[in-house]
Amino acid sequence: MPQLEDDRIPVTLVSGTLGAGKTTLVNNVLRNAGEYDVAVLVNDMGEVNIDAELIAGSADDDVIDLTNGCICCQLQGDLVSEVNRLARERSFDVLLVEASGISDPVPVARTFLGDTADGEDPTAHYRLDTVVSVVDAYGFWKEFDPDAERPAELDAPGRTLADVLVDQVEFCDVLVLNKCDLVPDDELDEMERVVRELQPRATVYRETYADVSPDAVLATGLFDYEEVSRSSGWKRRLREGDGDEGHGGESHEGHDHADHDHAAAHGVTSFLYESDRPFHPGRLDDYLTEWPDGVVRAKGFFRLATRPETVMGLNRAGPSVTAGPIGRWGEGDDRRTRLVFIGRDVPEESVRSALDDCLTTEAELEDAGELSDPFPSE
Ligand SMILES: Nc1nc2c(ncn2[C@@H]2O[C@H](COP(=O)(O)OP(=O)(O)OP(=O)(O)O)[C@@H](O)[C@H]2O)c(=O)[nH]1
Repeated sequence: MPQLEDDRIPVTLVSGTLGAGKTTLVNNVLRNAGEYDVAVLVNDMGEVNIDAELIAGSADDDVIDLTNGCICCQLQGDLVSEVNRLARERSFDVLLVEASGISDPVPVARTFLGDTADGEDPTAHYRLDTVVSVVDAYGFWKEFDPDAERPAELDAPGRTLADVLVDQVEFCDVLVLNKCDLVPDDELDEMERVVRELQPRATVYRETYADVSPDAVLATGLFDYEEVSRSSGWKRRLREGDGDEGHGGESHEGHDHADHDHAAAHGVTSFLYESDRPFHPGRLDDYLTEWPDGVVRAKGFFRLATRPETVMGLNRAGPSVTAGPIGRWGEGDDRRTRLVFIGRDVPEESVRSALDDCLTTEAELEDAGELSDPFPSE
């Protein structure tokens, strides 16, 4: 194990949608752990922790299971008390946490950074080291296809699988594109470009049966909260604008201007729509129900003619769309609409012209108070 100055226990958080291959990955890591003494915490939404039972060595006290809730919300307190208890009771090198399939990794990460609701702080014993997302390559496009049938019970409360999947891809250091045996290489190439566009900073491994080496996911030192939060594709695109000039300025490992061009040449789209003119609420609302094929992600801020002081937010992950007020414009804010689109073969020109058609005309703007506004109120 690399010697780090910080002698707290490194934590690897493994997330991924239902059936993506998290348990398979955890078992592989345990099997090949070699010199690492690994403790495991497994979270399952059901009453019985099936995953914990499937993990090698689960009969002994190296595997803790937390059931009947999710560690990103209901079981956050249990997560903290269990990991603290474990650290007090025995010594080990690494903690591997397998989140439930609907977990949002951000609140779990924040818990390990000491942002806990109930007193106990895990940062005395632990430091979050690596966030791993396991992505099911076979099911990937289906989550973003508005016409695909998917069982609603797989969705998280208030969030669809597409939302969960996007959160997991955007917030990770290591991305395991799993089940590659079930997907042709050219599809995998395209998928890899899209996930790299969503989170350019992640190290991507293509795997079958999540066969990663322990060194790829344990004690890597890769996690950096500030960095992962600011480096998601849509935030980068907002910062850098839509032209070429911004991309070379900030060079992240493995992703620069040339990568953008390369991705664009292979059908991966990422563009920024900007406008000074506010949207007509009715026309925009209608357009938001028409999901252009291929959009994996759309996110940003917009202006609405009926609410000049309100920042409106748009958040789309595949077919799931939310749009509503997220705050008030401040003094000196750049009050333009700025929306980022990421996907494969998104018809950029038609999206741009459809959005242009949703902008208010001069005459409509004069009587903006008369327009009906279907968006949620503040
Ligand atoms: N064909 C194929 N099957 C895989 C691969 N990886 C995992 N599986 C299978 O997919 C199923 C789900 O794998 P798990 O590791 O249990 O997935 P999980 O993410 O832990 O699932 P949940 O805990 O239910 O969310 C199992 O039957 C695995 O054997 C792979 O690369 N290819």
